[in-house]
Amino acid sequence: DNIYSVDDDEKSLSSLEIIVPRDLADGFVNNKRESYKFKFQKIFDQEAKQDVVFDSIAKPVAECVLAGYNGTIFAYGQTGSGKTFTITGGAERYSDRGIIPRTLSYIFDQLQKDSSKVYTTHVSYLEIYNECGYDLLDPRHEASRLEDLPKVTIMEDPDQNIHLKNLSLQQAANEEEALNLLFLGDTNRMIAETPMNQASTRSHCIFTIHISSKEPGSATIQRSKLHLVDLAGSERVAKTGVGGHLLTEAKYINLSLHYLEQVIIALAEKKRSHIPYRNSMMTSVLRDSLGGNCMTTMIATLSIDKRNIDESIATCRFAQRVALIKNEAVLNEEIDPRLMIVQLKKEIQELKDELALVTGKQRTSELSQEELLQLDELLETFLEDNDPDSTLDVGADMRKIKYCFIHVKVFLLNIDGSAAGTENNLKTFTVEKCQKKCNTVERHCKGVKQLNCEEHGGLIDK
Ligand SMILES: Nc1ncnc2c1ncn2[C@@H]1O[C@H](COP(=O)(O)OP(=O)(O)OP(=O)(O)O)[C@@H](O)[C@H]1O
Repeated sequence: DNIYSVDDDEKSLSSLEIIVPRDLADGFVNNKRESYKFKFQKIFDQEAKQDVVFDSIAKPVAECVLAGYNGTIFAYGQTGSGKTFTITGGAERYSDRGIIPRTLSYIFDQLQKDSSKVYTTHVSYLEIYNECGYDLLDPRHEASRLEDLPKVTIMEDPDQNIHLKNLSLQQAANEEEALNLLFLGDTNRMIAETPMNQASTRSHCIFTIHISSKEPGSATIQRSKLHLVDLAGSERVAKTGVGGHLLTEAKYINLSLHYLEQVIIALAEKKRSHIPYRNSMMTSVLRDSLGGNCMTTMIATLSIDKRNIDESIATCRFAQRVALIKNEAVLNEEIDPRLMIVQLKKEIQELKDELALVTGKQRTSELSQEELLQLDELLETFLEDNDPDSTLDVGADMRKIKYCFIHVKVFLLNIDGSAAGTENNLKTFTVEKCQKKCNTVERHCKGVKQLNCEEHGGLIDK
């Protein structure tokens, strides 16, 4: 009470006012100020429910990811302010499910509805603790300590793309499989947590959903990824009042969050050409999410209590700086080299055929067994098709055209005249005799007009 107020106007940006109590103002950030006002796209007050948070924050990002863009949602705030609750959820009630399970459910639901594309989905779960990366989805491990998990390292290719060595990408065909992987990761996260190493507080966790999609027959693949990030608590070392091992941790956390802040500051200054991404593992991994090819949403979590006023103001300030960054998200499309080769080979063949036909230079080589088989199949389909408008397309290769003519002729000759009218022959041909009794037998497709016997000019009945 009397510490903050929210002005949540539907039409414009919502604003949050943090009021510094008089007894705290002395020696505070700026002892002349009594209140601090911040504007945000949306403010969720204490009563906000997880489904509302999902609908306003995660759903729009998930939709972009489904459309082929990269997305990131990261939660930043002091320890205990609700980052994990927002990103992963609370364990007590089903309705407390956080952004990750709801997003998985939404994404798989959408994928199931769309039959126009073939989708493949993978997930990865990375924990960064004291500047070391750990794979939380390692299925083999029986870790009792974080250090038992496979270590993930960063590699950079010549194009400055970041690759994470040792981070497993696990395929998830449906929501259930993806949730099981989330559960495995969260279990590993918890097992590795000791009193000295409260992983949830002291480490950064990045759950990533990788989606690739392709239209059947197309060589173009769309790839997108969605990072859901639970950052370490942002409190200051002086406040935590710790020493020894915990101090080392706190320094690391502070250092990596400090580097995150430096990256954010550098990005907000338009003139800066160098952005210090490489200073920490977390900023390297989130490089694309910060000032790159990504739709990024930041959630600032506050625990507005008298003791936490300075932390809350620091978090809001940080969020305002992040809001200044402009990212440029592009559609991530690439060509599948295998499919491209198949398509190009086909195109080359067609062009060769056409060229041979136009220049009159026919190939003399024999048709291969494979080509003959293909032609036989085409012929069979063509001959069995009752549609008079059906066509037989073998391309502009005279060898193939000749082969087809020969086979159609053989097929016709094989039809026994006496068998005319049998169900089988009627399927495609009608066989009639010349009226002048010259024994000429004409065979013609059903639906063709009356024909003349070539030799006698006699009518051939239909
Ligand atoms: N909106 C909420 N409704 C109900 N309980 C909440 C809410 N937000 C947080 N909590 C509870 O508050 C406690 C601390 O939240 P949480 O663990 O999410 O904080 P955190 O910011 O992730 O902290 P840390 O930095 O230590 O990881 C948890 O017990 C959580 O269940």
